[in-house]
Amino acid sequence: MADKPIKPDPVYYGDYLQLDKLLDAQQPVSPKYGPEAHDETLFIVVHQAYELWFKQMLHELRSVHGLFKAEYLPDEHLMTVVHRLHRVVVIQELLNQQIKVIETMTPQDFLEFRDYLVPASGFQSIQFKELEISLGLHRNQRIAFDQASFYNRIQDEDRAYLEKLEQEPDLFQCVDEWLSRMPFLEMPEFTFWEHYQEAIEAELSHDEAIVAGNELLTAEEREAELAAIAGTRANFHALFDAEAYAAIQAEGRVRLSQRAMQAALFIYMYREEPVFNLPWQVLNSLVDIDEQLTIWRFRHVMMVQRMLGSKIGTGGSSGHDYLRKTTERNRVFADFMNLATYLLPKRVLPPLPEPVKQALRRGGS
Ligand code: HEM
Ligand SMILES: N[C@@H](CC(=O)c1ccccc1NC=O)C(=O)O
Repeated sequence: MADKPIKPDPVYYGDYLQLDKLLDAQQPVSPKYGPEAHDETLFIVVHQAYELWFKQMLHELRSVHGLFKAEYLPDEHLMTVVHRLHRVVVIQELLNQQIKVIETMTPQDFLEFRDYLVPASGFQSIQFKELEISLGLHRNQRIAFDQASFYNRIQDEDRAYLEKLEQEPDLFQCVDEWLSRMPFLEMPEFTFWEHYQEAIEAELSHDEAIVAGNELLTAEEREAELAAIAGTRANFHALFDAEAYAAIQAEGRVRLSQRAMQAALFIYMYREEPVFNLPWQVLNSLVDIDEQLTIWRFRHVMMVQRMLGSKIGTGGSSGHDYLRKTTERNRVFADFMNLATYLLPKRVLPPLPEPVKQALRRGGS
């Protein structure tokens, strides 16, 4: 703090918020070609509101990246991470509700000005792509049309910016490394993993017996369900075998590293232990972010379908069909959701032995 008391300059509301610029930035294009389309203002305002919130989300995510980059993440920093990730989720909830506002525009009213927008499209929202990239969406994960859009549909400067960003560590990677560093995985005092493997094995066999004995299923249905359980069993065994794990990772069935996956599982299982509570909140927020983003994609595609039917998009994609695929494919933190497959009821979990608890406290996170 300065020694002398600061005497701040008086501030005027409109100057502080630069409303002259902000409120002068809604310029419909329809008057260039004929009468102004009434709903074009709504269209512009809604998009601008989105971009402002994207900006705030990126501000939060950049600060979270910064905290994760440190070698050691003390609890107070972890609190900040949780707090800011939670803020991102609350903003996403708001953005999901905003779809309703744009849906008050009818498809026919949109047609009053839609032709004037070609070839612009949400595709070219650099902040949206930046959000995807900084969360951890990989280019090779994108569907082919979107991979091409990186090269073809945005300006050189924007493309260079996003390509540089793709080289930097993303949130997924930061979290993977943070989980992999956790010190509790090989503690000799605790035979958790053996016990755990037996318990999961028993659950899977139980499920198999139910399927085998279910007379309502046709032979094909039974076979398919048994095959699905066999797949789960194979994925589960891979958690404890580096080679098998590398194989399911290569197939894209899981993205987290093996160590991170084990650490996450442990955190999920023992989240009520004070040392795991904050780490659990981090993981839970990431699941929330992934869920909210997927809900946004889904609501956007529903809105697009009612607005355009099966017309192609102004950005050149197939429109609603392309967007539906991104809803399924562009997931980042699905691994954490899939952990639920391997959870056990609390009553069958062995309590953490005292020396393990102490070691965890010393190790911190
Ligand atoms: C009338 C309302 C809207 C329609 C009909 C519409 C339609 C579309 C279509 C067809 C696409 C696919 C790209 C293309 O070929 O054009 C698209 C992409 C996109 N739109 Fe919209 N959109 C609308 C409103 C919005 C709003 C309010 C936002 C908020 C920012 C938005 C953000 C995006 C984004 C980020 C993409 C790229 C998604 C991706 O590539 O995964 N859209 N939109
Ligand atoms: N892609 C939309 C047009 C559209 O929604 C749009 C056009 C220009 C700027 C932003 C847009 N919003 C989201 O895609 C369409 O095909 O009708």
